[in-house]
Amino acid sequence: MRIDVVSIFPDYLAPLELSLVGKAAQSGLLDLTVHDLRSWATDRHRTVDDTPFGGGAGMVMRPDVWGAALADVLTPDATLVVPTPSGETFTQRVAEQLALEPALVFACGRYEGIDARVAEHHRAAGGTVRELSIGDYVLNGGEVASLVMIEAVARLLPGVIGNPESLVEESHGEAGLLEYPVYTKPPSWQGLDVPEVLLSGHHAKIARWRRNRAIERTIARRPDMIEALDPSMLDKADRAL
Ligand SMILES: Nc1cc(-c2ccc3ccn(Cc4ccccc4)c3c2)n[nH]1
Repeated sequence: MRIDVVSIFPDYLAPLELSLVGKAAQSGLLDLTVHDLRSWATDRHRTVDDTPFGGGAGMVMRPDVWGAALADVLTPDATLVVPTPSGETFTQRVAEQLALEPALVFACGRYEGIDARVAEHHRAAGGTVRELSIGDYVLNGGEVASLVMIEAVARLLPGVIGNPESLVEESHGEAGLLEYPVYTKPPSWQGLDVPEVLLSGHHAKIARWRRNRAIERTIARRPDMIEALDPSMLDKADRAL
């Protein structure tokens, strides 16, 4: 997969050189390039913004500069991803969709956002645009949102995660449940013991215990994720464990 990121703060994307995404880029699983939007600015001051039509506070990013950048960076097979507070919510399902694409171009806005005609122009040319929000809170720009989405997508690419099995049980995975609590050595720490069932080696009991903890957590913390589930689904016998 090819990922391009365009930003006026390219250094904000430096963390992509680290860890999992960095390794994927080095191993050739990911072809990652970060571009400075100001490279396409035409005036002496390399201006990328201007005052909003219709008035209002703040500045808007110019369509001509973005248009020139995307004309160079976008390819016909690329999906344009525009982080925005007014976007469709980015979820694990959306990450799975994006992970199937051959190429992604992230347009990181700043100020009050990017002139709406930039996305409109790409759609009119037959391109795919995903305007995505990473949550109902306001950031100052699209860079952090792009880091979040690139990590969530890159880890789904074949060969990026060492053990693909760890992609199966995690929160927001197919089970539609939050993850169960995890423990490691020592078996007793600060007077707190690891649940006995996890030391039993009884795989069926452990699987049942984990599923019930996942259901409990999901009901308690994310009732919005629960459709058919309710407390009665908890295995009564498990409550005694
Ligand atoms: N989930 C999420 C995404 C963003 C986001 C993404 C890109 C941009 C570009 C400029 N801003 C600042 C801004 C604040 C409020 C209204 C409009 C623009 C951005 C915020 N915030 N929260």
